[in-house]
Amino acid sequence: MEGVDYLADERKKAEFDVNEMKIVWAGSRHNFELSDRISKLVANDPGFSKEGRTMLPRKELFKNTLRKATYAWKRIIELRLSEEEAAKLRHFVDEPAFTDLHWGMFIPAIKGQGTDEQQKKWLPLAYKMQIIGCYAQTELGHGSNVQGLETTATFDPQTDEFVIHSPTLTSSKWWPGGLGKVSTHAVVYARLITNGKDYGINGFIVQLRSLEDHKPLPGVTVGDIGLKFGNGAYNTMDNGVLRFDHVRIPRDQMLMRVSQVTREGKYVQSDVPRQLLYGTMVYVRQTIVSDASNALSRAVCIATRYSAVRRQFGSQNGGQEIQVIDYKTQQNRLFPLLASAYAFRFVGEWLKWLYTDVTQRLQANDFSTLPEAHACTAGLKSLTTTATADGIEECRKLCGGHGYLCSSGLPELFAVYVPACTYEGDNTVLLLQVARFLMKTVSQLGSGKKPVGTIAYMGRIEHLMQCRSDVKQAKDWLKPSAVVEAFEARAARMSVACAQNLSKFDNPEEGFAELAADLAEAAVAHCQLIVVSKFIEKLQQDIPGEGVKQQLEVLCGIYYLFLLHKHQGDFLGTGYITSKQASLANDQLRALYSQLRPNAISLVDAFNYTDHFLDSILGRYDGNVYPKLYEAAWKDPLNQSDIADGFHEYIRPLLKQQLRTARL
Ligand SMILES: CCCCC/C=C\C/C=C\C/C=C\C/C=C\CCCC(=O)SCCNC(=O)CCNC(=O)[C@H](O)C(C)(C)COP(=O)(O)OP(=O)(O)OC[C@H]1O[C@@H](n2cnc3c(N)ncnc32)[C@H](O)[C@@H]1OP(=O)(O)O
Ligand SMILES: Cc1cc2nc3c(=O)[nH]c(=O)nc-3n(C[C@H](O)[C@H](O)[C@H](O)COP(=O)(O)OP(=O)(O)OC[C@H]3O[C@@H](n4cnc5c(N)ncnc54)[C@H](O)[C@@H]3O)c2cc1C
Repeated sequence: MEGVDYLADERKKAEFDVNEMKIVWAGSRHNFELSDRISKLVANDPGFSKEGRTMLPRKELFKNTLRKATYAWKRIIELRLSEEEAAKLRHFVDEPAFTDLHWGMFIPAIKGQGTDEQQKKWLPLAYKMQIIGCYAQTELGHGSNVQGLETTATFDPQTDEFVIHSPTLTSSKWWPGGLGKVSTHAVVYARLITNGKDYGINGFIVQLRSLEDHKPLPGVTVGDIGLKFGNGAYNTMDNGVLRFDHVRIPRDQMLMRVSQVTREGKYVQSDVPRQLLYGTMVYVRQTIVSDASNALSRAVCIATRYSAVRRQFGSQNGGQEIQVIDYKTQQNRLFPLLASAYAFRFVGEWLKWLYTDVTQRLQANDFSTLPEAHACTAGLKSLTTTATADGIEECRKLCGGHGYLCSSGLPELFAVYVPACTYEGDNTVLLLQVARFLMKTVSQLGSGKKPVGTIAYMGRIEHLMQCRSDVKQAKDWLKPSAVVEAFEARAARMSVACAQNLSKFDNPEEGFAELAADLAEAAVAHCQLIVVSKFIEKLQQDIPGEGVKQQLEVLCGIYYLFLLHKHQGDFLGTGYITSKQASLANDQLRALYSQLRPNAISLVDAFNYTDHFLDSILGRYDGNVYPKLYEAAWKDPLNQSDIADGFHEYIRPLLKQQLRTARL
């Protein structure tokens, strides 16, 4: 690190071992060493420079992304990186690209829905990138309603082929990343029709472009859908449009793990549930939850460092002004986001475990935990991406005016991140899936079926419906049992209230539609309970390192007490706490802010981000903000000359005219 460290005093205040916290954040010593090594490798390679990225026009921006993505691949081969190292390298290159969908969805779709034979044929080609694939599900007319997709795949027994066709304008595939300009192949979701009968949605591997000259194959119309939100940002991705005019593919390119079509055209359903067709979405939702803490921690790191550098008001006797991080209002906006970043980290780790467990069970034909896995991935994807997108925007505001500059890194981070609230399932639609799961669970209470896993608390419904908080003083809110019971009682009571209201409707679907807003709130309460519980469970583990566990306890307290404060209405309305107890929670929250304050900078240092990855002048490790902001301004193309292009054409005549007017 060159020069003076303007945050050195802040770093000296830390009351815990930052290096040990880095390992907790990374998940293990192995993960830490891997991330540390690969992030530095990327940061020190000029081929991955981010310089001037937000200033490039779309075509150049896109070409630059292609260069970076292929350069990354070259380095992966040269350095003989493992799959794990390669994924880290792509992460730290930090530029959305077709490779995300190739590795993140195309390959997982073939792995999850292809037969052994299909995997053997397609995966080696995909692993070597001899074919490049995307995930073509969403259409112009339907995204959320997967069963409403219109593309058809009609079996032709004469030729043993499927005919893929886009019968309407709204059936055009619309949005798939990597489709517009790069992919040679796609997993296309289409309605399977054989012997005149529609068997619903299935996946098909379809070649789109020639492997010789990259031209679209006959019957394929494909292109980019146009500029998206933000400068630079997600415009590095070629989200695409795709239409088929009776394109023929061999029968064995239907992904046949879930169901098959025989040579004679007979549809055969395996004994695996149809929902496995949605398996790639479950997988990606889980990775999105893990990724939320990356994006949020990045924004929080920038806002925290800058809040310690920035001073406003309060100078006494000519001394320095107050660091804005010392304002309680700043802490009340910033520290819960710092705590959320840690909370999402741990819930992401847990969800990864859950996903691995479900996958192993599925392989052994045990499908019993699939509904819970769907509810958890859907709900936590919704909760964490909503909080992260809102959190990044809050971090931008926490940086005042300078947060609005692209050189703060925050506008681009927000623009790249915010579609996570929509892709892989609109966040409201996903909450309603959780609500369905909750209503089903409530309706089965008393049937003898014991709720397990994240829904086990419903098994104690009688107690949870009538218990009251026994908090008497502020510090009682630090007792894990008091907190867990509060979140359980709130979630259970909100679900039961919805179920009671639903039972007043003759038609349950009508009731569900009418009560959707309440149901979504009940789902949020359930998902927040999961995050809080997993944070508390994490703290029950043995965590080495001086002061590390204590800091995590402070963060955990801030996370749940902030939620309790924000959703006070739920906790009071369901009658679990009194207004006095709510006020005690708030007192405890303020006390925790004070405990966190001296550790704030070190807690964001524990993310171990390089300046290259953060790409933010406000978030620089050394805090040397002002000279670097000043320097960066002069690099703007507008400052290449004193006289702007267009001056002579437009401004000069205007000034002349004003002179003449003034003379009149
Ligand atoms: C740059 C940052 C990257 C960060 C990420 C990092 C790494 C990620 C790696 C790779 C990703 C790369 C880049 C990421 C960028 C962009 C990728 C975006 C890709 C996409 O954007 S790709 C399209 C995704 N598009 C959707 O996301 C559509 C949402 N829409 C649906 O998902 C369904 O359409 C639904 C569920 C709304 C309704 O569906 P429906 O009408 O058919 O079902 P219904 O409600 O009737 O439910 C019938 C029974 O199925 C059960 N059920 C439903 N879903 C299930 C599931 N998944 N698993 C197990 N069970 C499931 C129910 O629980 C019920 O069960 P029961 O009968 O027991 O009640
Ligand atoms: C950047 C980006 C990348 C993407 N990448 C891919 C990709 O690679 N492959 C792919 O196939 N797709 C991709 N998508 C598409 C994405 O998955 C869909 O946009 C997403 O699933 C939402 O569907 P929709 O656009 O149809 O939204 P809609 O469902 O039309 O949502 C519009 C509004 O209606 C509401 N709504 C819809 N249904 C209900 C309901 N039942 N109850 C209550 N409210 C409802 C929603 O909450 C929302 O407010 C991508 C999208 C984006 C933005």
